[in-house]
Amino acid sequence: MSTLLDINGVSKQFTMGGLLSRKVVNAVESASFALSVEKPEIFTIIGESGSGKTTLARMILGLELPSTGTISFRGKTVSSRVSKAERLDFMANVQPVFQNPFEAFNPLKRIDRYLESTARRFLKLRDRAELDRAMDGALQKVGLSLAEVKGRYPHEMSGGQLQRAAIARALIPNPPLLIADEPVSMVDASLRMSIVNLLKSLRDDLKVSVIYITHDLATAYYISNRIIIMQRGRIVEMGDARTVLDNPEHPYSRLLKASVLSTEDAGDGKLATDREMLNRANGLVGVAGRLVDRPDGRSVRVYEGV
Ligand SMILES: Nc1ncnc2c1ncn2[C@@H]1O[C@H](COP(=O)(O)OP(=O)(O)OP(=O)(O)O)[C@@H](O)[C@H]1O
Repeated sequence: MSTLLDINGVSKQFTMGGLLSRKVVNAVESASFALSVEKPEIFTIIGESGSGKTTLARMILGLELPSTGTISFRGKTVSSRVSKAERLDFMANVQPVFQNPFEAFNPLKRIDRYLESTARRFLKLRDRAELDRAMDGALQKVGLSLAEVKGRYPHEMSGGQLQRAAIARALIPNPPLLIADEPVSMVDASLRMSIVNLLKSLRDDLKVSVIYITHDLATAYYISNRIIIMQRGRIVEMGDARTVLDNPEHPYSRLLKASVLSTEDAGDGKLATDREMLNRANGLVGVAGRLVDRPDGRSVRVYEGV
């Protein structure tokens, strides 16, 4: 099997404040996992607000560099020391889908103009008919068409349609990997499942892998092949999504599941549940522990003497 994406011991620290009030935040601590070329999957990163999901996503997209560790895509390390052409090639292969489609598009720019500039940039197309074909092809993959979108501004579309258009834009260079950071949280509840199902069909029909970042356990359970659960920058549990979510082992994973089940809406990404569970999970934050492999294929962070 060949490796599409390899995350190897990746950490990211942010330093804030001045000399006298310096504070170091360990946004991501020693994360490791890999995605294969042959087996497209939905790989979910889940955790509450501040657990480091977005920082990890930004490092995979090359928007932040790791403080330590390496990220490689098809065997090439993602770093700042690459040529413009290599950078463009990487960007074509690893495309982002952001949380808020209304922010992803400039309100004063027609949607087809966005799609067109992506086709010009990554596919180097210039011919009008070829550009239209590339845009229509990508839009058809998400259940839209160029005829529906042409000439329209972002405010003339629903949030769900606009998120589809954003996904179409990401698909124009035919990337093998999408990084979708909370792609459904700003979309109307009634339309969320259609976007989630779209991600599923991208994997199944187009063989695109998706790193799906969320704090919504229900959609994560529904579409993920594998999952990692992050707590304050650390992976605390990782493995087959059903294995982990049916029977979570780490106290934080249990808390996550219990808290989602106890509230109607996973909504704001904050956990509120049983005090004892909360204390148990939070009590582990200051302890590094180590990830150990279990016979069922998952890895769980364990703590000696706690
Ligand atoms: N540029 C930055 N400078 C300083 N600290 C940062 C920066 N980016 C993130 N952090 C900190 O790193 C930690 C992880 O943040 P991150 O945004 O990755 O979490 P998250 O799980 O994506 O949260 P959310 O669901 O709210 O987006 C937080 O403590 C955050 O305050």
